[in-house]
Amino acid sequence: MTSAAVEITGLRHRFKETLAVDDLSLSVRPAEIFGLLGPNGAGKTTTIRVLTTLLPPQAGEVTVFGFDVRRNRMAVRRLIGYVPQALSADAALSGRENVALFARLFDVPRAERRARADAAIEAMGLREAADRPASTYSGGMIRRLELAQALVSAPRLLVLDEPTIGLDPVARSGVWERITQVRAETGMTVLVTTHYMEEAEEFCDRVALMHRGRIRALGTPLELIASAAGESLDDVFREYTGDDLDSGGFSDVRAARRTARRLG
Ligand SMILES: Nc1ncnc2c1ncn2[C@@H]1O[C@H](COP(=O)(O)OP(=O)(O)OP(=O)(O)O)[C@@H](O)[C@H]1O
Repeated sequence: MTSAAVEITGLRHRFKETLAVDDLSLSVRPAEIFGLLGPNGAGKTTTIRVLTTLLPPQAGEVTVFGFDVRRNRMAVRRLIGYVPQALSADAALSGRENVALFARLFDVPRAERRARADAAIEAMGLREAADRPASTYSGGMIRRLELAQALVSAPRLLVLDEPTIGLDPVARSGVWERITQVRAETGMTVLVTTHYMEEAEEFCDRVALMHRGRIRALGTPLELIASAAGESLDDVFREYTGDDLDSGGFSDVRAARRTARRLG
């Protein structure tokens, strides 16, 4: 048994000719906010899909609080709250109904559902808007609603795939404030992917820089910046990969548009 929240050893995943994840190993400690950083196509989503049991690993070992994603799929699922990049809220339902739906889906005991949904809505700052249809929410509110949905089952590990993509700076910091507050109050472990280096620098305890399926550097933002004699994580990324983070180009635009469309 390991004491890590997440332990990944030698993970490899190939889609036909694309090696999406290439011998990746990392360990996430309980109660930390761990950032998996990298440009579009680096392999972050594939790693997360394996970790959340949505994609079986082709090679390597992945455990969540000691449970193996292959052998103990249901146990792993019960420990995880997951907010994918794609929309997971229903526009026609109110915020409260959306969260209640997740409480049922995740087998929150009937007697506790109401209180847990109220607590998750409150924690995400949505009490006033809870009875309005989600179609009237701003992009930041939808993200916070999706966080409330993921939190209603009281997960030990919260997995967030690009939680602030497509949001304006104010909405982005609103989302991060809520994430850090929940972590402080509950001791929940948070694994987040992002390609916004400045957010990772400010809010993550440790980060791994991922590029073309591999981890290029891992440590606290300050350690990494010092090791690269740089001023920001952007400098670190350039130092370890020889690339600019914005080299995502077309897929970057496509990802942002995808998010913009779902909010329309
Ligand atoms: N289902 C799939 N079929 C084929 N190729 C895939 C599939 N999913 C991902 N890939 C490829 O694997 C590589 C890694 O993709 P992945 O989505 O994991 O990266 P990412 O870092 O999460 O980027 P993004 O933020 O754009 O999702 C990319 O080259 C991508 O095109």
